[in-house]
Amino acid sequence: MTSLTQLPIWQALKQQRQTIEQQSLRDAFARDPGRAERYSVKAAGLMLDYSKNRIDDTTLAALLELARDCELESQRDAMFTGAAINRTENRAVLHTALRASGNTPVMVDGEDVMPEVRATLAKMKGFVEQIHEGQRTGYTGKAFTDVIAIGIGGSFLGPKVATEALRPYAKSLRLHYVANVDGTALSEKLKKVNAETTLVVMSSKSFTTQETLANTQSAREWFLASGASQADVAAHFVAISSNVPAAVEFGIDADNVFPMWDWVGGRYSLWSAIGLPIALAVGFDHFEQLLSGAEAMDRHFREAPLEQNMPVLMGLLSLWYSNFFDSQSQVILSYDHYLRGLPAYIQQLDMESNGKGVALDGTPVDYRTGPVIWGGEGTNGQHAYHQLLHQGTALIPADFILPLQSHNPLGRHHQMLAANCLAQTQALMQGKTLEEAKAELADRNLAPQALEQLARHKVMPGNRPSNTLLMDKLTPATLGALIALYEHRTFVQGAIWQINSFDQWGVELGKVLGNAVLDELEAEQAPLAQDASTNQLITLLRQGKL
Ligand SMILES: O=P(O)(O)OC[C@H]1O[C@H](O)[C@H](O)[C@@H](O)[C@@H]1O
Repeated sequence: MTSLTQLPIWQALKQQRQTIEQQSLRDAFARDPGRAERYSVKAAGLMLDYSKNRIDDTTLAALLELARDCELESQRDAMFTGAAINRTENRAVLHTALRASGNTPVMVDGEDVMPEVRATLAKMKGFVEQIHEGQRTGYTGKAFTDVIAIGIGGSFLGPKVATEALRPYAKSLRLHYVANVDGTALSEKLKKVNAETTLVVMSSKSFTTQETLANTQSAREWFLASGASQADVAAHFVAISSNVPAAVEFGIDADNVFPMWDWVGGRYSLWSAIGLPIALAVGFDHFEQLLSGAEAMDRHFREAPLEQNMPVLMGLLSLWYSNFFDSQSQVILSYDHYLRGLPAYIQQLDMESNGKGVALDGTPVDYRTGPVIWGGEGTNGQHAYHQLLHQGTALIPADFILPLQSHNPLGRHHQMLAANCLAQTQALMQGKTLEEAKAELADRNLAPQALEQLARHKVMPGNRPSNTLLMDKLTPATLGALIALYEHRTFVQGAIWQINSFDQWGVELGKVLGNAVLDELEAEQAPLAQDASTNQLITLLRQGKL
């Protein structure tokens, strides 16, 4: 394929940016009463209002043409049908198979993966029900009260964020997630639980991750130190891994190992057995609803025409700002306390997927790829970083996420939350002109020069784009749809940028160097072989004081 930036449509989009630059969103709304309705789409229980974006019909048509020129549709179909689109690892990318109901086979290397998917779901269901019904107990016969879920990266954030988000559906088990190798993380959780009634779920696709192995090892030592015997480990420790032999060798009972597969990427894995802690937290029925919400979004992504395809539109809009407005970051703002972890989840999903600098053929790209994703919880952020969104020099497109109904309808709280959310999108869009700022100061009796000067500080440029994503209520199904939406948005961008969104080689060097440094830190007298700065820091750590 021609380099992306050489495509005629890419050049046309550059022109388009010049045209859009001359237009204000305020005027666009004033001119066109149908804008909000025309630039809105519904799918899988979600509604996206993308009318507060710097686009017009010509821009949209051009972006969609770019998607077609980049063969987005056939790339999408290749993913769903099990082609090895993760080319650097020669793997299929089939998180969508994990939530596929129905009987359509999904073939990988000539074999239908669906029977294994269904068998694993059935095993999870049986396990979760036995725990909830007290048929499976701790080694002294007491029912489990707590779960320590150990994992990191993709084997951590998805389950943690979903468990937090689905808190209204929680059963009685208390979930405690541990990721960091910092001993404080595990120690603080262990202080809260009793070994007799604690289940440890260890999640590691590779079963080689340093942090997860160390935390599980220490959890096992704590368990044994509490008076349990080696034989009791089987009742309290389960693992999820694509490396079943390594889990067994580590000492997990073979019956307690739940499989996953190399065609599930870590950051796309909450739908697999990696989601076991979610099912333990909220029940298997709710876990199934999470899967079906995601499946509904999959169907939409696969079947809806590109012009009405929510992940496609969101992916294109995000790309529009990255590539044609030189925007370097995007913000995700959850106006729902239960969804406060979502920005971190999307950060991992998107930045590990699209933080790539070479195209599939190995040549360096000459365009911006994945933006910095960050965000937080509304309204909290309004009293902090929103200042920069409104008046800073950077263009930061924002996604506002808001359920129409609260799980906790407390007085006027939800109306206030929602009003703030809507008002932020409005303020970003319309801004405040110098004239308006001056008018506000009119009764202050300021000298003209002082008035002008102060007013300039109050001017807000406006034209700052945002999406608003609504759902009736945050349920397992809408959460599933929302996460799948962002997965596919990430896919759309990676497909257009011609990068591999499914590997993560960039994380490897740090691991290798980390092992070398660890060896030197622990070998107290050995000569140091690192660079001078690192040697100095190692020396200080060996001393343990400055
Ligand atoms: O599940 P694991 O094999 O333990 O991997 C855990 C995580 O660590 C890695 O370094 C990757 O960057 C992540 O993509 C992965 O999810």
